[in-house]
Amino acid sequence: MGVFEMNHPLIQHKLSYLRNKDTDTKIFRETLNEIAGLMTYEATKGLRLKEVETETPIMKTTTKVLADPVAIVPILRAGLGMVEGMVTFLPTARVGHIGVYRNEETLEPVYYYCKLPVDIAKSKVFLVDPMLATGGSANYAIDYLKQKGVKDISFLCIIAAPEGIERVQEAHPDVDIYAASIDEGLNEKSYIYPGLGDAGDRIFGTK
Ligand SMILES: O=P(O)(O)OC[C@H]1O[C@H](OP(=O)(O)OP(=O)(O)O)[C@H](O)[C@@H]1O
Ligand SMILES: O=c1cc[nH]c(=O)[nH]1
Ligand SMILES: [Mg+2]
Repeated sequence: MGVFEMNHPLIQHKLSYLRNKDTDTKIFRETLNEIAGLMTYEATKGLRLKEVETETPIMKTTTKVLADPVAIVPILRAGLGMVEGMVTFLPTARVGHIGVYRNEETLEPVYYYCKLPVDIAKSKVFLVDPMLATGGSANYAIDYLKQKGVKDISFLCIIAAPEGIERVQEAHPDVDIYAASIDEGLNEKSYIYPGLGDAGDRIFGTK
């Protein structure tokens, strides 16, 4: 269990586009999904395999396939911006949704929606949200999933603040955290700096 900052040159190069305030919605969306895809490759290294019998055009043999069901669960809205990139590498993954937003005054997570795959408790779950700031939203979603019986959760984000990492690790030491960058901290409005601004607004063009 731990925290993994993904320093791969391709991820860092693409992250530079996300941070740039002049990057338009189209490029922002595309780049976010590309980074999510690259992160998926790395974050799935530990998935368990099982052997199955397969017949090639030449002979019978054994091959390896994923042993456990996999689910991707974006935290709405911004987490949606990572899903397409992830299913490119996990085409059989089911996708659940948890709707949680951060009250901008109290900074408390506000729950508004959830729909999860029926076999979620047996699944390896990749919980995804581009931003881990105070950690309130991530902790809420992890608590929620654990209440539904989920045992194996990894959290994937693009940018994490040290404060958020600490809070999630304290509450959920069993959850691995993967981030493209661990930034410097939170500003007076609890936005991550240098960060990339409000991820949801940048993905959906709402500001
Ligand atoms: O770690 P926290 O302090 O909880 O902040 C992070 C949360 O804030 C953002 O969502 P937001 O509330 O802006 O909702 P949105 O995705 O609908 O824009 C972000 O996408 C995270 O979910
Ligand atoms: O920097 C931040 C903090 C919370 N939510 C965002 O979208 N960005
Ligand atoms: Mg937002």
